[in-house]
Parts: sequence; C-alpha cells; structure tokens
Amino acid sequence: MPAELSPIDKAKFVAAKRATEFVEDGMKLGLGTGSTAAWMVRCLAERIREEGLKVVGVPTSTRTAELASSLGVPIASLDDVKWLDLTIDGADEFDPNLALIKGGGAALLQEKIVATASDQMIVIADAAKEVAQLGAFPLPVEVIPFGWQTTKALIEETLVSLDVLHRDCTLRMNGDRPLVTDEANFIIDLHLKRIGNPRQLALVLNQIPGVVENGLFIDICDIVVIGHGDGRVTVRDINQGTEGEEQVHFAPTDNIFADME
Ligand SMILES: O=C(CO)[C@H](O)[C@H](O)COP(=O)(O)O
Repeated sequence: MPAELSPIDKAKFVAAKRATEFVEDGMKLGLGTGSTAAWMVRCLAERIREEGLKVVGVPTSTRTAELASSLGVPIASLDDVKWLDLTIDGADEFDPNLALIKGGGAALLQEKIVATASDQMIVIADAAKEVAQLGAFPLPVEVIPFGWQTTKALIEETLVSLDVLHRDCTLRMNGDRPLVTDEANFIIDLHLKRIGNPRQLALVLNQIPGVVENGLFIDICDIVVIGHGDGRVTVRDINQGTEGEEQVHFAPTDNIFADME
C-alpha cells in the first residue's frame, strides 16, 4: 500500500467513495475513465467484496474495463444492457450549471454515449476542476483519421465564424505519433481559454464532417461530488438545487490499493 496519499488523491478518493454510496443493489452502472474514476472502481470493488453488492458495469474505455475486471467488478457491453441506472465519471472542468469538459483521458466518445444512456450521471472531481467559465482546459474533439487536417481546418474556420479569440488547435500526440482512441480516432485539442457559449459550440462542432464528438457535456451531469484534500466532500445536485457539505471518513483499506502495488 502507498505510504501516504497526496491531498489530491485523498480528494479524488473521498469524492469517489461518497459517489459510490449512490449505488444500489442490482444497478447497471456506467464506469468512467481517468484517475478519479479509477478510485470509484476501487471503491465499488470494495463494496462488492465487503457487502456482496450486485451490480454490472459498462466501462467507458479499455483501461477501465481492465481495472474493473482485475478487481472483480462484473462488466458488460452497453449493447448487452442497453440502458443504465447511473454513470459515475470524472471531468476536466465543471461550471455552475454542471456543464463539463471531458476527454482529457481520450475517452470522451464512449463516456458521452454511456452517460447519455444513463438515468443519472454523477461527476466526481477534486475542487480544482470547478470553474466559473469552461475553457481553460483544452477542449478535446474526436475526429476520424481520414482527412483530419481538413477537419482541423474546418474546426478553425468555425471558431473564426463564432468570433472565438483564442483558437489554437493541436493534434494530440502519443510520443511521435497521433494518439489513437479506443474507437481508432484522433483527438484535436482546442485551446480556447474561455468558452462563451458551450451549448452553441457543442452543436456546431458536431456538424463538421469528420468530427465524431466533442468533449462538452451539456445537460448530462445531474450531481457533482467535489472532493477536498482534508476529507470533506461537497455534493451539488443541479435538479434539486441543493448543495451540502459532508465529512467522509478517510479510511482506505489495504485491499483498495491492490491494483496499485
Ligand atoms: O474525461 C476523462 C477521460 O476521457 C476524465 O474523466 C477526465 O480527463 C478527468 O480525469 P482525471 O480524473 O484523471 O483528472
């Protein structure tokens, strides 16, 4: 087991642990991708082990599928289960309306499909992900490899037509090659600094031929569980209009670190 979790990992852990309390027996779950979502998979595995919780998870990436399988979380494909009760996932940014930027881990396409197929989406995040306005984090756009440079030029033209001031677009690399997503696509990151109208941008980007999906999640997230390094969590529910602060008992068991050794 790691000697001590850093404050950021503690924040991710407590957010994940609190979010897994929303999981009920028999639920079909979307399992997000990223370092915070990995904590959620570990916490879920712990509930399965300790309480005999019965759930099935639809992973949003091969990484999450591998982690879930290795920890004994039953998984299925979305086509097997078709509809989900709840998705728990991380985010790169969230704003006061719980609009999100996702895709820092290159899984935005499956993440959006899975979250949209869920009755409810809970985002788990450390407090640094909260922003007044989206856009400091580069917006990932998944494009098909065929003609990607033309698609990139069309994205840039679209940004000009929307009077977007900062519009540097870069192909995401993996070493000296383009990063390839689970769906065999590329990612173009849009460095916009601020996104004035996320809803409009999300719609116009998806009309460009070659664009498969963008990382703006609008009206998809219902609840955000914000973790803090001292073990506090803030639970914000956009539908209920509520916000509450709670202290989560910070006691990761040795078992929870099994995949990290
Ligand atoms: O969207 C994602 C992957 O595509 C992740 O949820 C997002 O990048 C946050 O990751 P992390 O929890 O590691 O900060």
